[in-house]
Amino acid sequence: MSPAPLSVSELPLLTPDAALFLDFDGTLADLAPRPDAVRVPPSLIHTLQRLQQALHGAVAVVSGRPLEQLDELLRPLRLPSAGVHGVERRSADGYVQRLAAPALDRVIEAAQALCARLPGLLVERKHGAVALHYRQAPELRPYCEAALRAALEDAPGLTLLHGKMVYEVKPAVANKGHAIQAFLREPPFRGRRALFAGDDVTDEDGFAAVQSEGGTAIKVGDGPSCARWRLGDPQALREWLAQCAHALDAAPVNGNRPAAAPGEAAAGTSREAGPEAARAVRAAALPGGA
Ligand SMILES: O=P(O)(O)OC[C@H]1O[C@H](O[C@H]2O[C@H](CO)[C@@H](O)[C@H](O)[C@H]2O)[C@H](O)[C@@H](O)[C@@H]1O
Repeated sequence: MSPAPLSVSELPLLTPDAALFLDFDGTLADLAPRPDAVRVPPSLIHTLQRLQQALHGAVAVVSGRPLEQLDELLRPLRLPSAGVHGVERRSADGYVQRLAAPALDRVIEAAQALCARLPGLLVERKHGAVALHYRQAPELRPYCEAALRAALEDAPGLTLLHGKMVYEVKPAVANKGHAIQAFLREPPFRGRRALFAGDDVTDEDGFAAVQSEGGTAIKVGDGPSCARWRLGDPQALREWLAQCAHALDAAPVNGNRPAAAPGEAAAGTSREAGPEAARAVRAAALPGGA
């Protein structure tokens, strides 16, 4: 299923019992010509801080980037995060788990050799993975794919991902779905209703994981997806997150109270809380989205 994008005001708001999982590039942040050219609007940091508080810490980033890059980009925030598509994961208590890095020498050699021969490519080395970017030279895509596929012959346990203008080699066992499921087994995420927003094919495992547990998946931007909800672009997602933060701030604090059933009166909303809080309670219809 590949639904049409909703406007920001059509998407129900987060409920106080949500566990929020967010992809980074192309979802929270606009795509940029190079990985190091990405800019994070200061208002986004503020929104994420408010959401973290309102959701009792249940906000995590789930990204292909390494943890240290995410921390730098979101400074001073240091959120629970999964990096390198789940190869590394920092829980809410700060504990970091990393899968043992597989042998990537052949892959690195192949990527660097291609890069030296064909200007415009960029190799990104991470713990347990290698990315070969071709955004500056889209016509080189087939060369990137062929070189990495050849390097992956007889390399069981490694897999090739095709992301946005990038091929990435990573351990097959790591994916964003597993990372989200691991968070959901731990406090403060455990027992909450999962929502994951992402933009890329690498986010599809995460979408499937949250939807299989009755949660909500939001695809940001174009392209086929198993996510049942869609927003047009990262700006729309940032606006929606800001509206959620505002409504959750305004809603009466009542711990992890269950959301009202669809159609139920807006219990827990007050006159002071206003229509946004009422929309937050209506969001009980959101998880699963059927
Ligand atoms: O899972 P994500 O948070 O979406 O990370 C996926 C990859 O994102 C980065 O590359 C992408 O964003 C760059 C900056 O906008 C862009 O130049 C590039 O073309 C995109 O593929 C990052 O560099 C990778 O390490 C991530 O795996």
